This record gives sequence, C-alpha cells and structure tokens, in this order.
Amino acid sequence: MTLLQTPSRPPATQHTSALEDAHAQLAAAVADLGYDEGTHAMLSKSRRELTVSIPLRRDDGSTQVLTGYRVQHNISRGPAKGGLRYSPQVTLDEVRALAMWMTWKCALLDVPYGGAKGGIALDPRQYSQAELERITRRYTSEILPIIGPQQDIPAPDIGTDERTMAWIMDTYSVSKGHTVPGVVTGKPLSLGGSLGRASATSRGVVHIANAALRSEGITVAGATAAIQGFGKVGRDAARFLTDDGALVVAASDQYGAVHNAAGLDIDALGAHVDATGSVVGFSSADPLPAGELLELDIDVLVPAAIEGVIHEGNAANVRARIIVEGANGPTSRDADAILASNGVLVVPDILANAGGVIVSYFEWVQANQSYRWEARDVETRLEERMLAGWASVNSHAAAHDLTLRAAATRLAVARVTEAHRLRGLYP
Ligand SMILES: NC(=O)C1=CN([C@@H]2O[C@H](COP(=O)(O)OP(=O)(O)OC[C@H]3O[C@@H](n4cnc5c(N)ncnc54)[C@H](OP(=O)(O)O)[C@@H]3O)[C@@H](O)[C@H]2O)C=CC1
Ligand SMILES: O=C(O)CCC(=O)C(=O)O
Repeated sequence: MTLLQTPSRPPATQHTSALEDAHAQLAAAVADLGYDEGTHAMLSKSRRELTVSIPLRRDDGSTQVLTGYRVQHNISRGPAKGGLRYSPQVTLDEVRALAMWMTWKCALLDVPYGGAKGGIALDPRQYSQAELERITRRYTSEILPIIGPQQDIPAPDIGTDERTMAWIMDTYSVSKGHTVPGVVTGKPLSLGGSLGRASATSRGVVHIANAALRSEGITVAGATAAIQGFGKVGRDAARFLTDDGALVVAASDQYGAVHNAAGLDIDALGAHVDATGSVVGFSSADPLPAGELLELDIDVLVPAAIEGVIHEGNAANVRARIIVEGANGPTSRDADAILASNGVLVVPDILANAGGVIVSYFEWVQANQSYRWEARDVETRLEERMLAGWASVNSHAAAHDLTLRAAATRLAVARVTEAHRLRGLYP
C-alpha cells in the first residue's frame, strides 16, 4: 500500500470538547427528570479511571513511553463495556466522554452493561505490526486488574481491529492460565468472534437511516447520502446504503473527500482505498474539499469519523435533511441547537451506532455459552433491537416534545438511575 498524501486535518473543528458536550447532554436530562444535584454528580463522574504508561521497545532499538487510559463510567447495569481507540487525539477527557456515552447507549438499547472506553495516544500508522502487538500486550497487562468478562470488556474502536482484540484476549488468557474468550468482543471468528460483529455498527446505522428516511416521507431507493469516514463503520454503511438503493454521492477520510453526483461505486472505492490507503485520487469521482461533504444538499449525512465535526461554525450550513450519527459525538451541543431550529433531524450516536455493542453483547453471550449463532439470527435480532430503540426514542420525543437526542439521553439516564436506586447504591 502506498500513501503519498499527508493528512489534511480540518483546523480547529472542535469548538466545545467531547466531555463538555457529554456533560451538557447529561445536565439537560437531569434537569428534565428533576433529579437532585447528588444524583447529577454521581452520573457525571466515572466510577474508575486508570492511566497507564506503556514503555515500548521500538524496532530500531530505541525506547518510547506511550500513555493509555481505561475509564469505567458506570457499572450499575452490568459489566463495563466499550471500545479501545488508538489515535493521536486520545486524551483522558475524551475517553471519559466516550465512556459516559457507552453507559447511555447500553441502557438505551437495554444491553446489560455499564459503560467504558479505553485509548492510547498514538498514530497506529507510525508503528509496525510487531510494535503494535507489543503496545497492545503491555497496555493489556497494565489494565489487567480491572478488565475481565464480568468486569470490563473491550472492543474495537478507531485505529483498532479484531487483531488487536486477539492480542488482548491472548495476554489476558495467559495471565489466567486458560482461554477466556469473553474478555473482549470484536474478536476474529476463529477465536470465538461472532458472525456479523464486523459489520454490525454499519448495519445498525443503515437500519436507522432507513427508518429515519421513511419517517420523513423519503423513499430509500434514490435517496442521496454522504459519509464522513471510510473506516470500519463508514465503509460498510456506504455499502449497505447502496445495497438498499440509496446514492452515496460523497465519502471522505482524514486525507480528503471525493464526490460523484451519480453515486459512488462503493466496491471500486473500497478497492482504491485498499490499494492506496485513502479515498483521495479515486478516478471515478471528483475531489471535494473535506468540509464541503458536511454541507452537501442531500437526504442523509452519516458522520462516521470523530467527535465535534459539526459545530457552531458550520451547523447552519448543513443542508442534509437527516443526520445519522455513526460516530460518537460528531455534533457539538451548539450545533445541536442550530440544527434543531433549522429542522434537521439528528439521530443521536447512542441510538444510531448502537449496532456494534448490541452484537458485541451477542458475541459475549455466545462466548460465555461456547455456542455459535447463525448469521441470520444475529442480523434479525440486531434489526429488532435497533428498530425497537428507534420506536421508543421517537415515541418519547413525540410525547414530551424533545429532540431525539434529548429523548434518548433522558430514557437512558432514567434507566441507569433506576438501577442505582434498585441496588440501593443510591438512596
Ligand atoms: N467500530 C465500531 O464498532 C464502532 C465505532 N463507533 C464510532 O464510529 C467512529 C468511527 O470508528 P471506526 O470506523 O471503528 O474507526 P476506523 O479507525 O475504522 O475509521 C475511522 C475513519 O475516520 C476517518 N477520519 C479520521 N479523522 C477524520 C477526519 N478529520 N475527517 C474525515 N475522516 C476522518 C479515518 O480516516 P483514515 O482512514 O484516513 O485514518 C477512517 O476512515 C468513531 O467515532 C467510533 O467511536 C461507534 C460504535 C461502534
Ligand atoms: O462493541 C462494543 O463493545 C463497544 C463499541 C463502541 O466502542 C461504541 O459503541 O462506541
């Protein structure tokens, strides 16, 4: 694979931080629900945060020390659950926000977990496979006391994949003296991974996109879409939308964007990305300034990359009818208000991208029972849960005149607080 471009990171796209956005969403839900300040404080704080130093012997013999985090936001409804991110932007505050969103996501979709997230501040493209394996194994050893199939179960996120999960599972299993497949999800199939997990987040995004289109009276076949991010979530979301007859007219990654008004050939674009490392330079499309992808006149925008990309500086320019948040936290709180007043339907991350953790739950159940489900069982149950989540958020929003994000957060926060109350951890 040759990659000649350098990343064209959008300058200062993030006007509020992910943690500020997460706290603002929680504060609004707490106020709506009439909870007291003590409850608010309990829900704002992580239950456990671990920062670890990861000494790495590089292939050239030098030594580098990386920093990693694992944050468990809440464990009132079950073991902590959430992905592991390898990105240069990772900070403790970002991981705190992502862990809190996991708590709400699991509660909203009634998956019996709390919320967690992990991260290591590094650019995986700057390290060899052998170095990434050493980093992952050392990070796992450092967080080993707080993970486990009944404690905290990592999964892939930005910059990590099934191979990363295999290294975590092996390191954990070696420490226990026996194989423990339930300690991670998103594993390779041959190590007890679930059929359908790799594409689950994208499938869930597309179930929700289709439901949202129908609710707005837009026919899926022929609807136009743009996808920011062409990684594990964005790429398959583009493929499934295309399979359903939508026209995916633009796609991007951190190097740039491409556009074709007649619809991108997603298989050909995927082959181009596999060969070059980027969507940039795809010959069957025109180059597009990356920021313009967010402002195209389309039916559905799927941000599937990072946080804070739709903010107070560009929200008023968004012309999509619907935003389906494949990424976690792509819309800032200021942008939310602007989009709502402009009539843009925003389907929040904690609903829209929940397909991943739903099938992670199925994978964990299969691992714990040493039994494999058929792909059709996984996919049918995933669709049922996504559509049930969509229905409950919509009816709550309609009944209380709330945005979908406010409704989803309120439902989730109420379920987590109820669990605390029932357990007696909270008077
Ligand atoms: N994987 C999962 O199961 C789940 C993921 N999510 C969320 O979905 C999002 C994407 O995750 P995932 O697909 O797994 O991660 P990947 O690492 O597989 O892909 C991330 C994609 O985002 C692109 N990207 C990064 N920065 C930018 C930018 N500034 N502008 C445009 N594109 C950018 C990357 O580009 P490049 O390839 O050039 O680096 C890559 O295409 C994250 O928010 C994650 O938390 C949510 C639920 C589950
Ligand atoms: O599959 C999982 O456990 C979590 C996926 C994740 O990190 C997310 O939903 O943001």
